[in-house]
Amino acid sequence: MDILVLGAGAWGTALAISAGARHRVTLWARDAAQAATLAARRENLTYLPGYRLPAGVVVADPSAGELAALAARHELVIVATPMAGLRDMLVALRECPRPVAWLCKGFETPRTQPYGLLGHEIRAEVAPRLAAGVLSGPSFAQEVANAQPTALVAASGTASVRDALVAAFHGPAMRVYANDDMPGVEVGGAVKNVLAIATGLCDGLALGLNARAALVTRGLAEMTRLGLALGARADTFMGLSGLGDLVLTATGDLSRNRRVGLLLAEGRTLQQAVESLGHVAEGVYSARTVVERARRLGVDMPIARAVVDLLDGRLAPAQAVATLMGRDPAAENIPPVA
Ligand SMILES: NC(=O)c1ccc[n+]([C@@H]2O[C@H](COP(=O)([O-])OP(=O)(O)OC[C@H]3O[C@@H](n4cnc5c(N)ncnc54)[C@H](O)[C@@H]3O)[C@@H](O)[C@H]2O)c1
Ligand SMILES: O=P(O)(O)OC[C@H](O)CO
Repeated sequence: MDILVLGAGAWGTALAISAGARHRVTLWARDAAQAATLAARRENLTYLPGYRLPAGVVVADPSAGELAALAARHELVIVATPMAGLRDMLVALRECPRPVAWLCKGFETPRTQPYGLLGHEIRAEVAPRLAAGVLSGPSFAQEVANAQPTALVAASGTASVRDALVAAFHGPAMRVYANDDMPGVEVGGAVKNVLAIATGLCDGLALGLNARAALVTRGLAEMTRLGLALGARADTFMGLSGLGDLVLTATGDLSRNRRVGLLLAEGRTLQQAVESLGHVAEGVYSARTVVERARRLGVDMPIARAVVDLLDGRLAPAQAVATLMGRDPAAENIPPVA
C-alpha cells in the first residue's frame, strides 16, 4: 500500500515507522530544513529521536510541488499535524480522490467564532466531498515507534476509509478496530487531554490515588455527557478512544498534557510549562472550547471548568482542587452506556 503521512512530528513519524515496516510510506515535513535532516539522518532528531526510519519510508521534498498532486499519487493520506494545522490541510486536500484521515486530538482554537470545531466538523465546512476518517486511541509515539503492543480505533462514517486505515496500520504490534462513530471518537480524543491536565495537577500536588481515580471516573462521565450532546454514541466512550485513552493519558508519564498539570502544580506558569514540552499539548488549546460548548449545550463539566480557570490564572492549583471538592453533594449520575 502507498501511504502519505503529512506532518513529521512525534506521532506522524512513529506511525510512518510502524507502517513503513510493511508498506511504502512517504513522510512529509512542512519545514524544508527538517525534511533534509530527516532524509539524511533517517531519524527525527527534533520530535522523535532514537528511532530509525525503516527502508520503506521515503522523506518527501516539501518544495517538490502541490500537496494535492502528491496526495493523489497515494492510496491513503494521513494528516499528522496538530489541530492547528488541520483546517489548512483539509482545504488543500478538499478534492483529494483518496481516503484522508487525521490523527490530531482536540478542538480547533477558535479564530473569529466563539468556540472551536472538531475535525469532522471542520471537514464538513471545508471539504464535504472528502472520504474522511480519524485514527485515535491510547498510543504514545515512543511505544509505537518501538513496536510495543498498541490498539487503535479507525473511525469514519465511510466503510472504505475504515478499511484503508485497518489495512495500513493493523500489524503484528498494532490492532486497529473499526468504529463508525466519528463524533464519539473525536470527543474522546479531545476531552481526555483536558482531563489529563487535571490528573497531572492532582498527582503533582500529591493528592493521592483515590483522588486520581475520582478524577478519571468523573471525567469519563463529563466526556460522555458532552459527547452525547454532540451526537456521539454512549458506548464509544467505553472503548479505546474514550476510557482507553483517558486512562493512558491521565496516568502515563509520557503524556504531554499530564506533564502540563504536573508542571503547573510545581508552580511553573502556563507559558513555561508549554515551552518546556517541545511538543504540542492539545488540552491547553481545547479546554476553553470544551467548557464553552458544554455551557451552550447545558452540559455540566466541573472538572473541565476548573482546568480552564487554572489555565487562565483565575485559580491557583490548590484553589482548583478546593473548588472541585467544595461542590454540593450530588447523585452519581452516570450517563447510560447504551
Ligand atoms: N505524540 C503522541 O504520542 C500522539 C499520539 C496520538 C495522537 N497524537 C496527536 O497527534 C497530533 C500531532 O502530535 P505530535 O505528537 O506529532 O506533535 P509534535 O509536537 O511532536 O509535532 C507537531 C508537528 O506538527 C508540525 N506543525 C505544528 N503546527 C503546524 C501547523 N499549524 N501546520 C502544519 N504543521 C504544523 C510541527 O512542525 C511538527 O512537525 C496532536 O494532535 C496529538 O494530540 C499524538
Ligand atoms: O502526550 P499527549 O498527552 O498528547 O497524549 C498522547 C496520546 O494522545 C496518547 O494517546
